[in-house]
Amino acid sequence: MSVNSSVTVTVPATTANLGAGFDCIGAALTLHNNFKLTLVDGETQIIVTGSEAARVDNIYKDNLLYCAYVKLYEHLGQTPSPVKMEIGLGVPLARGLGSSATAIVGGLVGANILAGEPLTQSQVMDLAISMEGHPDNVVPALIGGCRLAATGVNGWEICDIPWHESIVPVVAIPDFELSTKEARRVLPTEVSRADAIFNISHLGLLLRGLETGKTSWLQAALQDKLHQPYRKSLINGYDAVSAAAINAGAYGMVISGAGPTLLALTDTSHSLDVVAAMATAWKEIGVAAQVRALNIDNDGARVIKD
Ligand SMILES: Nc1ncnc2c1ncn2[C@@H]1O[C@H](COP(=O)(O)OP(=O)(O)O)[C@@H](O)[C@H]1O
Ligand SMILES: N[C@@H](CCOP(=O)(O)O)C(=O)O
Repeated sequence: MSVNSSVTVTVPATTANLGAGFDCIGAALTLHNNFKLTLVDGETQIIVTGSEAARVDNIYKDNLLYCAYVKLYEHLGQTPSPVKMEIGLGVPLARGLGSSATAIVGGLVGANILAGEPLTQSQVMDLAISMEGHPDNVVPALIGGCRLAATGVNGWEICDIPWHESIVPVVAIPDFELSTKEARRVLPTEVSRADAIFNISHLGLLLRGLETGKTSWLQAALQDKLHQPYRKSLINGYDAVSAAAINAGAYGMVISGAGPTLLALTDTSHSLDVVAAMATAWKEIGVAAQVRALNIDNDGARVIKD
């Protein structure tokens, strides 16, 4: 495409793991980043807007959106053109809501469109998974909904996980950051057979709980032994916020992605109480947090017409 060609892609935040589904399940949420890519004649430049704009790399070679843009052209064996990248931030950074996945997916999808759509969505997905290193954020960010990813016979198998309409995801986003890299460093490299069995059974329960909305299944399902026991000490107030959410009527609470955002699942009749209780619990120990009831984004990354 020629100079001045442009594309705007909006990409949803994601909540990965959902407790027992470490590194394999995630859901897209109604919170978005917008990325406008315009081919230019001169220098590549990055312009970021939004309340956390100062925290995004504006040296373009370090910026994840630009790295994803370059990755797609390298995959095609082509040299990327200089590009103006305008980033409108709606997803808080390094909070466990998949901000890095939005940049990877935004850069790949935008570049694929500017290159004339040589890659299928499934090829873009493979590139995104290889850049992120795990599939649970980039897959729902790209195609929307709640998705489980597993290695198949020929590449990834992606499974859509039905999400009962009565289940509301509530995210409590604290004002401190936790990088995914740091939160992965605290995890053990080996786990016991008992912990593996615990997670297999609870993930099964979670999938059926999400599909049916059955209270007792969801209450039991939101437990995990593979990552949360090691990460909760990195999140000041984890136990207090969890107790408050459950007392207010949530089925349970988990760490969103690698944290520090905490995710409660509740039903429509309790969602306002759960939002208020999680906000109060964090406030009482001096942590400022934004708490919001969201919906599942079923569309994933999409191109916005100018
Ligand atoms: N919109 C964006 N544009 C460019 N880079 C981004 C953007 N959002 C996030 N990133 C990069 O991803 C990092 C956060 O990634 P990570 O630690 O995995 O947390 P998260 O849970 O938000 O994905 C940021 O520090 C930044 O380097
Ligand atoms: N499965 C990953 C998910 C990381 O999600 P993020 O939103 O924190 O980047 C993990 O738990 O490490």
